[in-house]
Amino acid sequence: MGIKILLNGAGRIGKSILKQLLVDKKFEIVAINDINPSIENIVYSINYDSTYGKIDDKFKVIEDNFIKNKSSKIKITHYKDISQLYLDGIDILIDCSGQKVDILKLRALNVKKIILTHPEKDADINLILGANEDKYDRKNHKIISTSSCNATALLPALKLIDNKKKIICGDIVTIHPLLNHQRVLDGSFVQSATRDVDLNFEFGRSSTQNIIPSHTTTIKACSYSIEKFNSDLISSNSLRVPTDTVGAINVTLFTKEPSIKSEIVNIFLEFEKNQNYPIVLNNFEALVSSDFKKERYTTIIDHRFLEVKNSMIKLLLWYDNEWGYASKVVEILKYIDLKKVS
Ligand SMILES: NC(=O)c1ccc[n+]([C@@H]2O[C@H](COP(=O)([O-])OP(=O)(O)OC[C@H]3O[C@@H](n4cnc5c(N)ncnc54)[C@H](O)[C@@H]3O)[C@@H](O)[C@H]2O)c1
Repeated sequence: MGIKILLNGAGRIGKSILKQLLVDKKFEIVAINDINPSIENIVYSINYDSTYGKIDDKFKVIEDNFIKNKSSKIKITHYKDISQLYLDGIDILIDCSGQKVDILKLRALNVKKIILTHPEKDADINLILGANEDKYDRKNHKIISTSSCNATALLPALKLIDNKKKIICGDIVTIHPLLNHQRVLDGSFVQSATRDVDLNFEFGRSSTQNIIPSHTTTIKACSYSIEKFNSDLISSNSLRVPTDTVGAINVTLFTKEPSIKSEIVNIFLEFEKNQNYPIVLNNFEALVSSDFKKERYTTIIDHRFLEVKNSMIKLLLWYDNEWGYASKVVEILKYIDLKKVS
C-alpha cells in the first residue's frame, strides 16, 4: 500500500503532481479537494490538457463522489476551508490551491506532513533540492514548503557559484509564462495571496497580447531557504510572456573572486555528473523554450549564453515551471521518507 495523499487544489500544479504520482507505486492519491463544484469538469480537466496532452488511462465519475480509472480510485470533495477536510487515513496533505494558509490551522491538522507548493516564511522549512535539503529535520518538520518554481531553478545555481567564488551582488530577470490568475483579455486588476500580488494593474491586462513587467518574489523565496540570498544581495524583476509553460532566468552575478569561463562551465558539468536528483542539466544545443517542456531537470544551464568577464558571471537558466516544478515536489515527497517518520 502506498503513502496516502490528499491533494488540495487540482489546477496547473495539482494536476501535474497527480499525473506524476499516478505512475509511482510508492504513493496513492486517495482524495482531491477543489472548490470547482463540478466533479465532471474536474475529471475532464485531468483527462484532457492543452499543455501536456490527454492521458491514456482516463478517469470516469462513479458513485458517491468518486472518480476512477484502471489504477486509481479517488474521492472528490469541494471544501473551501482546509480545516474542514476529511483526513482520516491520510498521511500527507499537498496544498496546491494557491490560497493563503493559516499556519496554526495547518499545524492542528491530523496528518504526518503538509506540503505547500508556494514559498511560506512560517513553514517549518522551505525545501529546495540542491540547496538546503540537509536542513530537513525528519522528526520536527511537519509543514514543508516546496518554494516556488523560480527559486527551485535559481537557488542551486547561486549556491554552486557562491561556494566557489562568493557572490557579492547580482541581478535576475525571470521570463515567466502566463498563469491562471492573469486575464485573457484586458480586465480588472489581479490579486494573489500566495504570490504577494496586491492590486496588480498590469496583470489585469491581456496576458496573450503583452509582455508584462512585474516584481517577482523569487529572491524573497530564495531567502526563506538560504537566508544570505536575499534582496540586499540580489535585485530582481520579471517579464510575463504569452507562452503556456517553461520559464527562463537571466542571471548576472558579481563575485569576490574573478573567474574564467571554463571554471564556471566545470562547476555545472561536475554537479550534473554527481547529483542525486534531476537538478542541473547542461545544454549546448540550439534549443527554444518548448524543447524544455516536460523536462524534470529544473536548473538547465544554457551554455550558449554563459559569459564571464573578470568578476561578472552571466547565466541563462531554463525550467518547466509546471511539470518540472511538480517533479521536484514528487522528489521531495520521496526525500522526506515518511517510513522513517513514525
Ligand atoms: N503554475 C506555476 O507555474 C506554479 C509553479 C510553482 C508553484 N505554483 C504555486 O502552486 C499554487 C497553485 O498554482 P496553479 O498555477 O496550479 O493555480 P491554478 O489556479 O491553476 O489552480 C488552483 C486550483 O485550486 C483550486 N482552489 C482555489 N481555492 C481553493 C480552496 N480554497 N480550496 C481548494 N481548492 C481551491 C482552484 O479551483 C484551482 O483548481 C500557487 O500557490 C502557486 O504559487 C505555481
